[in-house]
Amino acid sequence: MPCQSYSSSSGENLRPNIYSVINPIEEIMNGRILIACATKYGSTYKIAEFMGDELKKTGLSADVYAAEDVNDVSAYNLIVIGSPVYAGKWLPDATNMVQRNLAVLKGKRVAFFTAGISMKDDTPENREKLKEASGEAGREINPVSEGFFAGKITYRELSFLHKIMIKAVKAPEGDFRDWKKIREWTLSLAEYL
Ligand SMILES: Cc1cc2nc3c(=O)[nH]c(=O)nc-3n(C[C@H](O)[C@H](O)[C@H](O)COP(=O)(O)O)c2cc1C
Repeated sequence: MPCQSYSSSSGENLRPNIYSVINPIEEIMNGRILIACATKYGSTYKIAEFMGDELKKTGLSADVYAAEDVNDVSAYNLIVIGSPVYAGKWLPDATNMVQRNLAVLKGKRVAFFTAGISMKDDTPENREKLKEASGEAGREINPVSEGFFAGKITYRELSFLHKIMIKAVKAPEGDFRDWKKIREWTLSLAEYL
């Protein structure tokens, strides 16, 4: 977990200054947001980083971590968990993060987001399929909000096996991430703080 320290450029410790007093008050008033994200090729993690930046622009406190590194969510008021979908399922890094933190997550507000190439066509059917992708995690948590976003596929980046799988289902190549849609959903999360 990140730790803010207050020291001068010369390295000496400073007494708590006005920033160190205001910052915790802001966090209590605004709430702290954690974005925990799984990824295989990085495109969903980029979505998580974008969300963190957008929230910070509005003055909120947002930390972005790889889902596999998240072991303690107790300090956060809202936890956003994201994963791309692979063969209809969230990545294990995301579902394992939920299981590992389940007891605490159940007492928190939690939002999910899922990225998949199928969301290139934003239809109720495609949303429903991605909604199923979180599996047991989704059934255990009952998220306050769920975002479904189109993802990105670059054939030359894929592993040999993934290339075969993707070509077999004729999935389109390209970057279909819709940053406007992602921003809108991200900013809507403020109402859950
Ligand atoms: C092997 C493989 C299987 C995939 N399966 C699905 C799927 O079932 N549904 C879907 O909508 N997208 C699927 N995708 C697309 C990914 O979800 C999409 O490319 C995502 O943006 C990848 O995220 P990442 O870069 O964070 O790993 C699949 C991609 C690969 C390579």
